[in-house]
Amino acid sequence: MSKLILTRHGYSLWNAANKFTGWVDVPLSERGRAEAMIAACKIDDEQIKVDVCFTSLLIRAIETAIICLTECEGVRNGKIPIIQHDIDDPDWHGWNKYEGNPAEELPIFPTSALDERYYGELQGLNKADTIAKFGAAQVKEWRRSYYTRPPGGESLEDTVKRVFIFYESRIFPYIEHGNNILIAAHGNSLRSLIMKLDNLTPEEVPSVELITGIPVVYNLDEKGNVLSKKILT
Ligand SMILES: O=C(O)[C@@H](CO)OP(=O)(O)O
Repeated sequence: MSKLILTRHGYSLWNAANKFTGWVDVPLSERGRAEAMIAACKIDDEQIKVDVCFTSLLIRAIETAIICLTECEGVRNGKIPIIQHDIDDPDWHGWNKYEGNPAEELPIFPTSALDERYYGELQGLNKADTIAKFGAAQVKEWRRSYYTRPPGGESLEDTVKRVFIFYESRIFPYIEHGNNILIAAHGNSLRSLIMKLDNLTPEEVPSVELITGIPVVYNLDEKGNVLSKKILT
C-alpha cells in the first residue's frame, strides 16, 4: 500500500492580494509558511514517512514541499531532501548535480506538469475587480468550469491532460512499489489529480475546492485504486 499526500501550497502573497496567479512565480506569505509547518505536523501526526516528493516548478509549491520535509524529521524519515532538477529534460547531465548517497536521500522532483493552471490574460488581475468588470457568472465559468478557457489561458481540461500524463508516467511507478509520495502543487493541478482519484465527472469537479496548506491523504493499492481518503484539517 502507498500513501499519496496532496498538499496545496500555503497562502501566497497573491492569495492575500486576491489576484489571479496561475504561472506567476509568487512566494508564500508568512501565513503560508506557517500553514506549511502545520501541514508537516499533521503529516507527522499520521506517522507517514515520505519516500519521494513531486512539486511544480513554482516557488510557492517548492517552499511548501521543503517546509513539509524539513519541519519534522519523522516526515522525511531522517533522510535529506534533495531537489532533482532533471525530470523535464532527460538529456540534462548537469555538472552541478549533487551526487550523494541515494539511501540517505529523499528526492524532490520539480516539474512543470504540476504547475498551476495557466490563467492567461487574467494573471495579475484582482479577482473582485474582474467580477465587477465581467460579472460573477463569467468569472465563475473561467475559474471553475472544466471546458472553458480563460482568455489566452488553459481550461481545467488542458491542465488535466498534462497532469494525468505525468501521473501515469512518473508518479504511478512509485505507487506500484508501495512508496509514500508527497505532492506539493496548486489548486487546479491538484483538482485535476483528485478528479482522477475520486473518479469525478466534468460536471462534478467544479465543486472541488482545496484549502491552502491542508494535506489530503489517499491510501492506494499497488494498482492505484483508492482504498481510503482522509483530509487532514
Ligand atoms: O489564481 C490562481 O492561480 C488560482 C489559485 O489561487 O485561483 P482560482 O482558485 O481562482 O483557480
